[in-house]
Amino acid sequence: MTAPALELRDLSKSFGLAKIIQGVDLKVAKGERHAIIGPNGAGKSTLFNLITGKYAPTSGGVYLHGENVSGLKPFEINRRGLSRSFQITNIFPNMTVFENIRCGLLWTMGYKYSFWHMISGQQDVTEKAEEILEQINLTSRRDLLAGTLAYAEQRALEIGITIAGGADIILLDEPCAGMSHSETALIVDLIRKVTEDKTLMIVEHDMGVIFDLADKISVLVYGEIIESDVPDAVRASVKVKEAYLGTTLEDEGV
Ligand SMILES: Nc1ncnc2c1ncn2[C@@H]1O[C@H](COP(=O)(O)OP(=O)(O)OP(=O)(O)O)[C@@H](O)[C@H]1O
Repeated sequence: MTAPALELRDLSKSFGLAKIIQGVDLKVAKGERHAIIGPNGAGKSTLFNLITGKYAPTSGGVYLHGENVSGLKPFEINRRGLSRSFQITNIFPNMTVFENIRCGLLWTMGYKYSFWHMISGQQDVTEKAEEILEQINLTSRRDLLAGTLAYAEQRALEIGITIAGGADIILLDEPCAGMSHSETALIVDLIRKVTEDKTLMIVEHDMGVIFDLADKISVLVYGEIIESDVPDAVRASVKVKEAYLGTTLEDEGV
């Protein structure tokens, strides 16, 4: 049987006496789009930081394609095929849109191949960068400084940088935060397109986005997953309704 793309086994994280993540077990199959939802302070960002290696677990493990990556540094986990975006836009504002993507590509290729191979492969890098620009609908913005883009375009660029290295597991942290309805719709289409054939884990407060995009949803409350299922089952779950303290998912517009 194929190992899950991403697996968390009895994962826990404490800060001092505060147990923030408490024994999380989760399997995300290859090609699945998996969302993590939960009230503010539930531990979603902490969970992301454990998966990406920013934090070491207090106990338990993180597995990529069956390989234990717990305790590895973020760049080592990145090279094993996991890439993340951040809640706060994380681009190089004084470089052009094209250069931002190219940097994302070179970062990965520069470590995978020798320097000379990298130089001779420049044409490949340029072509790949153009392809990504097309995917994220920023071809017309190619030579603008990234810092001059509209907010939603900057978020799209960040998604481009996140996928540029060719990672097959993508983590997106609130990619639609601060966006209008129409901008959100565009970004959701974009996410769907760029994560085809990849495994996606997404944290997002916009329930419309989650229920539209996710194959499966896990609900995190006080550091524990109280439900992990397909969207319809999560929508109907009494436990989930209770966790949202009376604000049912219908109230959230789902
Ligand atoms: N480095 C840290 N040291 C101590 N406590 C922390 C640390 N990071 C997070 N916490 C605490 O862990 C809890 C969970 O925080 P986290 O940011 O993971 O929640 P979240 O679900 O992402 O919240 P939000 O939806 O508001 O972004 C909070 O009570 C927070 O104060």
